[in-house]
Amino acid sequence: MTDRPLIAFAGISKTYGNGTLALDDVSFAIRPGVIHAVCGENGAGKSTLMKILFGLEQPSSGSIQLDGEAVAIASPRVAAERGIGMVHQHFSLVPSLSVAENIVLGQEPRRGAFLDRVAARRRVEELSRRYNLAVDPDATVRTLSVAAQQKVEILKALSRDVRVLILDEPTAVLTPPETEELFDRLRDMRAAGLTILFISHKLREVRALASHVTVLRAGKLVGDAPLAAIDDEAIARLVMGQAAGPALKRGGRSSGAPRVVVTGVHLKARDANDRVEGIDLTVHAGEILGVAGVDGSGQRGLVSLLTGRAQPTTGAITYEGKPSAGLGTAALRRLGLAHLPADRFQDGGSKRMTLVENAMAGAHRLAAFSTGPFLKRRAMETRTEEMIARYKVRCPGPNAPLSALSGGNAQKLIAAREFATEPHFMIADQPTRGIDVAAAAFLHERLAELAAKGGAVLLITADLDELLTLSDRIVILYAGRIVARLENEPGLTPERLGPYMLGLESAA
Ligand SMILES: Nc1ncnc2c1ncn2[C@@H]1O[C@H](COP(=O)(O)OP(=O)(O)OP(=O)(O)O)[C@@H](O)[C@H]1O
Repeated sequence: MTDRPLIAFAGISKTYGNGTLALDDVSFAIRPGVIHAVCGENGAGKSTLMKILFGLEQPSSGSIQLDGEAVAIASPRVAAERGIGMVHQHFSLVPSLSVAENIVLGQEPRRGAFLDRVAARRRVEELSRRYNLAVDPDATVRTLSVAAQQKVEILKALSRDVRVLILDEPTAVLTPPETEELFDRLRDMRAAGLTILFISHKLREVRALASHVTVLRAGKLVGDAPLAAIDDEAIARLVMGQAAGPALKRGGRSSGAPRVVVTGVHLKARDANDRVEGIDLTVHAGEILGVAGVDGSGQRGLVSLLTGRAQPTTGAITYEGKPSAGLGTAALRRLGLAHLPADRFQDGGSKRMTLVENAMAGAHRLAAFSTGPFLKRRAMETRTEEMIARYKVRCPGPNAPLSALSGGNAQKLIAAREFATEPHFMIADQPTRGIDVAAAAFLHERLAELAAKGGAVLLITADLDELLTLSDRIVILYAGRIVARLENEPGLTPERLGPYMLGLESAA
């Protein structure tokens, strides 16, 4: 390891077109051959900084040096030429194409006018071997699990001879064993000489993987230290600007009448990962029922059924005794359903619409916000401003488009909207994925509060700490079936859930 930095950010500031100051005079260095973590709350400026390094955004002032030389990274193409690759939070793969096609897209080996499939496949196999990332080059991306799709994204980035790999919250979509595997691969890459920039909210992961951490808060650099020289509490204080609140007490609520009853439900989905192969479950008033499982074990199908986006092939669902057959999402919402979707941009809100429009979607028919055909615009704005303040949504204002918010802040706004409906039944699907520690704790409190007030909560999460913190009871899905039903007793650990999640044991 040399002391000369590979990358040096010098006085980087970024003001977006709408006036948001996302980065304010940020300077720090990254040494070659290390895993360097960048931490910070939602909206701290992490993604903006990485986009600047990858040529997706231009700094308003300041410069970047690579190997001691100032470089203008005008586009991702320039970044690629300089050996910088990025794995995005939201994947950029084409679902209908094969793994090999996706990886060579844009740099296809050609034979005459055609893609040279043999060469493409060989290239993928060679990369998979070199980095120990096993994928089937001929599989269609649509059929792959999220973890496998991420491998494809990583291989795609690596296929461009990178020296620096940027990973923006790579573990948000992974289960614990998948995270461990990813970490092993990243360690291999570092050992092979790659420099890795790792954005994460999870201090445990930063500690396990990185050797250096940089902390941003509200666009400013507030910490930059080797991990050996700083403890977790100090990092948490830098991230939040204060100490963390008290932890939630787990479970222990007493539940009431059945709110949602799922009986013998099957769903024949096109994607095998979404299939539901016979599920019985009941969510009672006043309880949080946790659903665990490796991604692609039927969770998406179950959520589609419960939210009225799909109808069961066989079996039935009732909401407070009423059969849901034939009812769509809007009708179920009128019965008291709320939904925190895993993909907040696709299912939760519309990126182009303003925060007011997103926050009021579905509520604009309520009397308080309409007088005859006219919407009380001011009342809706005020209501949205209250949500923004209560949920600490970092944004330019209620009339900004949702697209101007960082991922975590968009999720907070959608959550504010869903809790505001005072639901009888809440489906919380990966509710804190990509959300910082303080906001996650806040949403956990809201979910616990909803249950304490008699709401029925179904919590679907890949985060086992979250599952064990919040749930009263837990069911584990594997291949579209429930393979275990457990009380969340104090002795229950993530290790005990693992064998069920992997389909090695069954206790249902
Ligand atoms: N395209 C954009 N236009 C206007 N403002 C933006 C844009 N992208 C981001 N911002 C704003 O810049 C600030 C920094 O956002 P950024 O996405 O860099 O944060 P982050 O630290 O990556 O957050 P998260 O952890 O939630 O992803 C936020 O206040 C955000 O609302």
